[in-house]
Amino acid sequence: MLGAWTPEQVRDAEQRLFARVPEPAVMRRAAWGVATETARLLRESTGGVAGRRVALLVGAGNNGGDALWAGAFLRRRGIGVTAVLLSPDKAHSAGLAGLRRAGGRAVLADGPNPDTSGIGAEAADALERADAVIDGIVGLSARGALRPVAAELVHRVEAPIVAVDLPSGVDPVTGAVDGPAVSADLTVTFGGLKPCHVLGAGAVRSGSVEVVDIGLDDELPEPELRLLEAADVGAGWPVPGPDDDKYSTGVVGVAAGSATYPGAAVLATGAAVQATAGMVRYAGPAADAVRGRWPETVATGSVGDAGRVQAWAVGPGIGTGASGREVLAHVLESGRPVCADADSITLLAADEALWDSRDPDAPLVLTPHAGEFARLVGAEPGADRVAAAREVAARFDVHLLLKGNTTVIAAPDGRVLVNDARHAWPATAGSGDVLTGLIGALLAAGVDPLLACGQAAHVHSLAAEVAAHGAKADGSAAVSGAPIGASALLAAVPAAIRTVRDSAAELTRPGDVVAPGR
Ligand SMILES: NC(=O)C1=CN([C@@H]2O[C@H](COP(=O)(O)OP(=O)(O)OC[C@H]3O[C@@H](n4cnc5c(N)ncnc54)[C@H](OP(=O)(O)O)[C@@H]3O)[C@@H](O)[C@H]2O)[C@@H](O)CC1
Ligand SMILES: Nc1ncnc2c1ncn2[C@@H]1O[C@H](COP(=O)(O)OP(=O)(O)O)[C@@H](O)[C@H]1O
Ligand SMILES: [K+]
Repeated sequence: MLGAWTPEQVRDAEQRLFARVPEPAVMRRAAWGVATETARLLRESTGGVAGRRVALLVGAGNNGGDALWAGAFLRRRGIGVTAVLLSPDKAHSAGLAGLRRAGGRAVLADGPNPDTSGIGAEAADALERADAVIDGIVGLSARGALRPVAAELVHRVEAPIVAVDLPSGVDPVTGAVDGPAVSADLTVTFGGLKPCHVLGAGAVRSGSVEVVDIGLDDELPEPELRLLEAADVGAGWPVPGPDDDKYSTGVVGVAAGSATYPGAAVLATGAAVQATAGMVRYAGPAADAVRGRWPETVATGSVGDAGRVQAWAVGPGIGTGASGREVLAHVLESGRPVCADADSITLLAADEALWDSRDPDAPLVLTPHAGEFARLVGAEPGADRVAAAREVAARFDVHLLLKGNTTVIAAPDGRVLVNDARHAWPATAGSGDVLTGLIGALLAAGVDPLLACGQAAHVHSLAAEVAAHGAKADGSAAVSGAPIGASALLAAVPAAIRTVRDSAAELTRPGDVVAPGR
């Protein structure tokens, strides 16, 4: 499991670290990491290191200091280094002296012979000739988008960009971008991930992220956010063991679909069938359609006739009228863990009395997209999606899974898991129904609700990726994806589960297969 720490947590940890290791030594360690990664990128993109040119974009603080020291180290490897100073009066003095001692040069962003945009000729030339650019404009102290001169410089860059700590212009805490910002090919960060590396636009703008060890590990507290890696998801995925039967691995009830929307029932039920080994009971007006597509399902016309289940997945396509309300109330009263999606959320938003049906001891997972979230609480999640999800999870005592390119999952006790898809293939109608079925099945198998949501979100986005990439017409592996529908996503769920279980197996013993029941 990976963690991500807020700037505040990192600063506090740094202060503790500085009691043991002098600050300049820590900075040089960070800068060494930036230089090493930049040299690697140069070798990959140009075939060599010595004789190449690197431009540094240097802002007013320690982020610029890191860039300047990285420039000094690169200079010693025979690279031509020019620092473009945005705030010459505030540029990190030791870093600047270090760069100059190493034979690097510094020019002003708005120096002599400016062009019509106010950029000095030397700065413009340095950017034009650079084989790579290091972004040291701003780091943990960033507020808002890039300012105009910085934005103009970044706009001109054509070479690959290495961001120091985080891409400048991105909000470090929320990952939001509200104006010009750097889009990095590579981000080199220190001690641990920051929220902006895994949330929304920030995750996209970070490119690939390398974490450099600067000795901070022992000083960091519990992370603000956690991310499940493939191996975590695979290790926790329920599979049957020798003593299991169809009941012991969990029976999930699916209350979804209607005469108008039978597809929602087929998709949610199919996801449940493929997620775990136990039994799936379907209850609702689309029983014939469900039986036709998933004959292993035990299907009935109403939740009252469904029989015993260990968890419910409810909502997609049930409608927001009286019958949908009745279904939801029945499920909430059952005392079983519930994953409530789609129309369930609309019903809960409109009718306070429905909450009274809920058994307070049974976990309730809500899986809104931004629109359903707004229906529930009266406002869209806004830029700080983590804070929004956390607040609502605590307020309603639910596990809240906020959908989107980055999925944010908040437990009522404040823990947050993030799933950063790094692609958008699941953005297709009906894919949410698949997610509901996956979560319901994991809840029925007894998986902790926060983990169930995290595991389901991971497998869901991986399945979409597997389906989108498929194979080319000649059968060879495809690098580019093609749009998919939710049925294709659903069909790829077993492949995604196998993939994450293999990741777990590789960690336990190379070449081994994770044994059933573990
Ligand atoms: N402590 C350490 O030893 C270590 C720290 N480390 C490094 O230090 C970095 C944090 O450094 P930091 O705190 O000095 O501030 P930093 O992020 O460089 O910002 C500087 C100034 O920029 C300005 N500014 C704000 N927003 C802006 C915007 N949108 N566009 C343009 N400018 C903007 C604002 O100044 P203003 O102009 O508003 O006065 C702000 O004060 C951290 O990310 C890591 O790289 C590593 O070396 C590990 C060891
Ligand atoms: N741009 C995107 N990138 C990645 N995943 C996305 C994106 N948009 C939506 N998703 C995911 O696709 C699913 C869509 O669910 P939902 O909005 O309920 O759709 P539907 O109701 O049509 O099934 C969610 O799991 C969501 O996180
Ligand atoms: K930066």
